[in-house]
Amino acid sequence: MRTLIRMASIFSRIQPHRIPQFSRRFLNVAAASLKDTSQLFNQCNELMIWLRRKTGLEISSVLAIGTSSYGRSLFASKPIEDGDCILKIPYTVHLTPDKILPEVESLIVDDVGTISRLAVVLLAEQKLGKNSDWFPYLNNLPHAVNMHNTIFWAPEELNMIQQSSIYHETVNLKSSLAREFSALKPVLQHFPSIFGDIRLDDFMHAYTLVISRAWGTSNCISLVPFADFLNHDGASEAVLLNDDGKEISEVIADRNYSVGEEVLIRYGKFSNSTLMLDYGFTLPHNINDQVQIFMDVPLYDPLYKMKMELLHKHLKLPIAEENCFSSSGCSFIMKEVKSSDRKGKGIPPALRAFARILTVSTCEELTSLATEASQSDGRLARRPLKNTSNEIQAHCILLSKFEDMIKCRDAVIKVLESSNVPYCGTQLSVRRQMAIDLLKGEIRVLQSASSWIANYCKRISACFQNHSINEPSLFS
Ligand SMILES: C[S@@+](CC[C@H](N)C(=O)[O-])C[C@H]1O[C@@H](n2cnc3c(N)ncnc32)[C@H](O)[C@@H]1O
Repeated sequence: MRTLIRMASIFSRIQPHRIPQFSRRFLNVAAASLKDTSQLFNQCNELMIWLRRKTGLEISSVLAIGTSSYGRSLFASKPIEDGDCILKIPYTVHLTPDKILPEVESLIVDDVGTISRLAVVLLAEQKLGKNSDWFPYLNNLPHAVNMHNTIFWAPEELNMIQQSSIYHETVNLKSSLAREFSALKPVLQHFPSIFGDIRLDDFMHAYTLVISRAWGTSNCISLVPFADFLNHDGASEAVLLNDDGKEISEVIADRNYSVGEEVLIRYGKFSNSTLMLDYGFTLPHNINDQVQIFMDVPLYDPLYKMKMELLHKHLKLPIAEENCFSSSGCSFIMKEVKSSDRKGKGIPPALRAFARILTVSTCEELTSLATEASQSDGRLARRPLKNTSNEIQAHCILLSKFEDMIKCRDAVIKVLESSNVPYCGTQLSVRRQMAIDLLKGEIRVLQSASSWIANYCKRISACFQNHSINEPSLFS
């Protein structure tokens, strides 16, 4: 049986769409110098010979390695048709955390995660250089200077994304990697002949190679040589599949490709912030974009204590909504709202509930909402407030919050777009464009939610004026 396996990050299917300008990503050897070109050709050739020797199979008869603006890439070397199996990689060439040497493994503490364990395997193989059995593969992996994951961004580069939750996620990831490295360092130092002198930077590079190119199932993670030269198209239907019976990973084409065209698959339904953090790139118009909204009850609210207690007890934020409640407030993940969606899908119901609680001004109202919650499914303020002007006011709080967030992001984009950054393609210009893509995506999500809320307020106030406030279909 075939199972879908996903890139190490989070996980996901959407309508196929063809990316225009694919000529930009056609096999691009002309742009590289002759020396680079022949070096690349030799490295790729060695990799293909190595794969054939190690597996005894032809991995793919229709794909060739080349480069595009996305780095190493796979291109159609023969015409491919929708439904063709384009590559088959046996499990025997997967690089997995269980390849860690037993003497090293026995010293690693339990709370070091699988990504870091696979990074340790990578570090040991890298130290072996040409003596590593994986050298032809390792030799093709990108250097840290060519990677743009936000953990590599300098503080002034990170300032470009300070508005977004990814800023804190980056800071948190950096500190958790520093912690994992301090737990690992004594172990690595115990085996100088295996690891040499590994520094935090080396570990961060190895970790990033794993997170940006390993595939994971619920209990395993693996680097899949050759397949990991496939770049990402968020709208592709092609994904990596595992056939546990035959012990191979394979990819089935989701459309026709002509010779020379770059073949893309989908890593997952990832927002730009996930792509930046884990993969080091963004998509200019990412249909999976999202924005984090932070809400709190103001300390001067006379009902602060009661509201916080009720929110803690009743808000019941489902894990799937990726919301989180802390002592100071609550954050919500919001996605783009389709203009045709009458229910405002994309705006978390718990966020609207939070805004309703903010507008309540008496203990009696709060108690009545708590009673209503406990008599239904236990969730607080999920239905529109009976008092229409309070319901409108609750949504105006959200509107003004979204407008502020849009303004702040707009201002940063203006500065970024007007600043002089030397040469397109430099590290700074790539990262600046990533920051712009991220902020524009967040603005798109915020604008979609704002127009839905403005429309909702119009509908309920028109309905109120017509004295038909209890019309159930008006409320989502
Ligand atoms: C699994 S690897 C794919 C092979 C990679 N291009 C290489 O040079 O080895 C994932 C990396 O490829 C690049 N990448 C993949 N899809 C991309 C896209 N749509 N736009 C820009 N970069 C992309 C990013 O650097 C990402 O971290």
